[in-house]
Amino acid sequence: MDGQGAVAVRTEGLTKRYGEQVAVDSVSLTVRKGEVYGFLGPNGAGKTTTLRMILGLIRPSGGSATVLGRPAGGAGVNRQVGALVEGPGFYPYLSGRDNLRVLARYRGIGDGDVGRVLARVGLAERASDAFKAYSLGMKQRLGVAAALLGDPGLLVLDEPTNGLDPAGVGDMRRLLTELAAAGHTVLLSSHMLSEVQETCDRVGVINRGRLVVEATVGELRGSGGLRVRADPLSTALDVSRRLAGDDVTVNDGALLLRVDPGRAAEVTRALVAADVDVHEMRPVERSLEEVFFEMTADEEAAR
Ligand SMILES: Nc1ncnc2c1ncn2[C@@H]1O[C@H](COP(=O)(O)OP(=O)(O)OP(=O)(O)O)[C@@H](O)[C@H]1O
Repeated sequence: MDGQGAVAVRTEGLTKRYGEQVAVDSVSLTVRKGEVYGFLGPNGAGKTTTLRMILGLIRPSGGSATVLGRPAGGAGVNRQVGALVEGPGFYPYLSGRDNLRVLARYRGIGDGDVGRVLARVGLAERASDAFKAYSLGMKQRLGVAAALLGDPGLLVLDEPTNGLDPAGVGDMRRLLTELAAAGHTVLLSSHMLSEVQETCDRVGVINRGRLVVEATVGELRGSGGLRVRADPLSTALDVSRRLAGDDVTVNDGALLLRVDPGRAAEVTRALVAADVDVHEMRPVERSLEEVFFEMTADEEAAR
């Protein structure tokens, strides 16, 4: 699975410094062929800078990026990569179709692909309308269509849902799901975790330039834990710590034990044996949001 053939993007120690500031700090990530990879992080975390290095738009200060087996940015590899980074420049008075025709010619791709990509992003019916008449969501989808021209082996989309209303977000999410089903490899960035958890196979979380974790959405959420309301809380906390070590937190008067929810009976028995009244014992799954904030908070604390 991790063999060279299955890898679409690999960065090793990828670093970008702007003067004293380290915008991207030794990021090593792997995007596998055929997967949708979510690159997540708060604003200013270094997502765009990383994607621009992967696209060869800016030079790394250190480390390396390999795309489809070749060094990032080379002419041969750029033809294999479709990108939507920082709002595509479309002509407002040209139709969606004509905008794509211009781009296709510029890139030396036949016009024949224009109809295909318009249909793929659901804009075939509105292809004759002027770009300026499009909604923001349609504009973004036209950007994805532009990235799809020439059927590249890798799509890189920087915040494709940024600024969209809920309907636009829904459309983009469906489009991404369709692209994934059609076997495209997609690397997309987002700061909206709720969006990617349905769309992405794996995610990399970046904070302050550093890759905090790379995992599947399921792995990130972990197997969840147990939420316990019990009295007296202090005794319950002692018992829980004995069972789950440091993986116990108190939140809003309840205990959260980061243990396999299958241990509910064992935890209940231990609490009862210590004369604790158990009012509630239920399995919880952490949302990706919670995991994300925990991780980025840990990073802050470590500084
Ligand atoms: N050309 C530049 N010169 C100086 N600093 C820069 C430059 N480009 C980016 N930075 C800084 O590098 C850091 C990372 O920026 P980057 O745009 O990669 O973050 P991001 O995760 O994409 O955030 P956003 O979602 O806001 O675009 C930021 O602190 C930014 O101010």
